[in-house]
Amino acid sequence: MTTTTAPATAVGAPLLDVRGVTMRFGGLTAVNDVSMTVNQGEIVGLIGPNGAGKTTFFNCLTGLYVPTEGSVSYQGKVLPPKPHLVTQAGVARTFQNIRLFGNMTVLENVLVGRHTRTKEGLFSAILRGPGYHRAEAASRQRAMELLEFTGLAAKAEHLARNLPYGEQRKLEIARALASDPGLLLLDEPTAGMNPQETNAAEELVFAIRDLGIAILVIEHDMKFIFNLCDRTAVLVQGQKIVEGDKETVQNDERVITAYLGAPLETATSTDEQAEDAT
Ligand SMILES: Nc1ncnc2c1ncn2[C@@H]1O[C@H](COP(=O)(O)OP(=O)(O)OP(=O)(O)O)[C@@H](O)[C@H]1O
Repeated sequence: MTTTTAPATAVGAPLLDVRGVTMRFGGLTAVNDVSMTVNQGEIVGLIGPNGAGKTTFFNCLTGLYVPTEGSVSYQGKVLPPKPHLVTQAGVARTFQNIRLFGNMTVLENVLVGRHTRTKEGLFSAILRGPGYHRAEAASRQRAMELLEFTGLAAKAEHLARNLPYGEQRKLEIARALASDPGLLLLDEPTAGMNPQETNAAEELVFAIRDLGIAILVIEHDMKFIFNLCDRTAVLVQGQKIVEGDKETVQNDERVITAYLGAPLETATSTDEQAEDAT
């Protein structure tokens, strides 16, 4: 398998600033006082064993959960805990379990992701005046550009449910990009992918970063994480135990213990998953 090294990119001002986020469900503290930042131009990883609180943390960032404590700011402003307002502010996400509209076409799925950026209101849509048609044409053009970018343009008119698994994941990313985010949160983007699809996903994440979009990514595939990320934070039982570059994370005793002593590089590699499956 070929590996790709991240090209040097200028890391800019803080985009996402998370301070002391805690999320409790009754007696269970799923996320415990987690702070972190993501800067412009960065790809940041978030790893941790199953149940560590990674998805709950993403849900706190994107308004699906209102954190019990703490604050989440984007570009210096506190994000309102409402998913559509978070998207409007410039933070988009994908989900661990694919959430596409299976009976809609690939293009229509991307157009759905575009709606937070269209200004045409209900009356305009009902009357279907020139403003509506102009806005619709612009949305379709932008959606087609995103399908070109993600390599799905030839399948624009296919039903989403008929795409192979790896392409469905790409379509989720295209739909998230349709809201013109400054920060993209990816929740296990390579889950269930074969090694070729994982390599393609890696290239896509680099290409997104090169568009000027910062990325925070949850992933169990350590090769993927360490190839991609400028920085990686580790959550264990809701707490951030360490954050740093590949060497810092891999050599941290607490991380090794959390992963039951398995060398991180090989803890969950898709290569091995594929070999196991054969
Ligand atoms: N809505 C909820 N109500 C109650 N408990 C929850 C809820 N959501 C998550 N949890 C609990 O919070 C903990 C963290 O779960 P979470 O899904 O965030 O972990 P994760 O690190 O994303 O795990 P995985 O890697 O398996 O996806 C788990 O114990 C989970 O059962």
